[in-house]
Amino acid sequence: MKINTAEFIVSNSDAAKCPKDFLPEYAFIGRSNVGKSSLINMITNHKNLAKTSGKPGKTQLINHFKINNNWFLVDLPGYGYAKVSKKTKSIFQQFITDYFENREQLVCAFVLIDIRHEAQKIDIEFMSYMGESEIPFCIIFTKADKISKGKIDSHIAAYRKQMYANNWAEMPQYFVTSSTESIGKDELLTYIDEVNQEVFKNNSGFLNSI
Ligand SMILES: Nc1nc2c(ncn2[C@@H]2O[C@H](COP(=O)(O)OP(=O)(O)OP(=O)(O)O)[C@@H](O)[C@H]2O)c(=O)[nH]1
Ligand SMILES: [Mg+2]
Repeated sequence: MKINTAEFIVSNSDAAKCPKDFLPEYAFIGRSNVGKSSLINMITNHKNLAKTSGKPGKTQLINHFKINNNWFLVDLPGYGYAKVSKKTKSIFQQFITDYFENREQLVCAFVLIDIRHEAQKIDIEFMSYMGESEIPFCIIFTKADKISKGKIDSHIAAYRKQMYANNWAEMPQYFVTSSTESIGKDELLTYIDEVNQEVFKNNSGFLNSI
C-alpha cells in the first residue's frame, strides 16, 4: 500500500473525544521509548508527524493520524515509565484503558517490543490483558538495526520460547522493523491493507462510513 496522505487530526486524553469517523484504526502501544512514534513516522514517510524523543515519556496523549483519508494510525503513550506508573499505580492511565476497552474502530493493536531484550513481565502482562479483552494484536519487534542480521532469528526464537513459558499457545503474528533503516515497512503496510480490505468487506458499520 502506498501512503499518499498522512495528517495529524487530534490529541486528547479522553477516549470519548477521539474522532467520530467510523474508519478502521491501528494503535501503537508498548514500553516508553520502544519506538512507537518513530515507527509511525517511518511507515508514513514523515520525519516529524509523530513527536519522538530519546527520553522516555514523550507521547502523553492519544494521537490520531488519518492515512489516505481512509484509516487511522494511533500513537499512544508508553507504559512502564516510572514517573507515570507511580502516579497512576497501574501500567496505564485510565484514559488508555478506556480507549482499548471502548474504541469500536480499533481493529488491531501493534504491541512494540525492543528486539534486543528478553521478554519483559510488563509486556507479557499487557499481551495477556489484550487476550482477555479480546483485542486483536500483533507484535512488532523494533530497533532491528541494533543487532546483527544473523541474530534476528535467534532473538525471535528466544522470545517465542518465553511466550510459551508464559502459557501462550502460539506466538502472535509478528513483524521485524527498524525505523532508522526502514526495515519492515512494506510488510506492515501490506498487512494493514489486507485487514482494511477485510473490514470494509465484512463489516457493514465500516462500509456505511465510506
Ligand atoms: N536505532 C534505532 N533507534 C530508534 C528506532 N526507533 C526509535 N529509535 C529511537 O528510540 C528513541 C525513542 O523513540 P520514540 O519513537 O520517541 O519512542 P516511543 O515509544 O514513541 O516513546 P514514548 O512516546 O516516550 O513512549 C528515540 O531516540 C528514537 O530515535 C530504531 O528503529 N532504531
Ligand atoms: Mg512516542
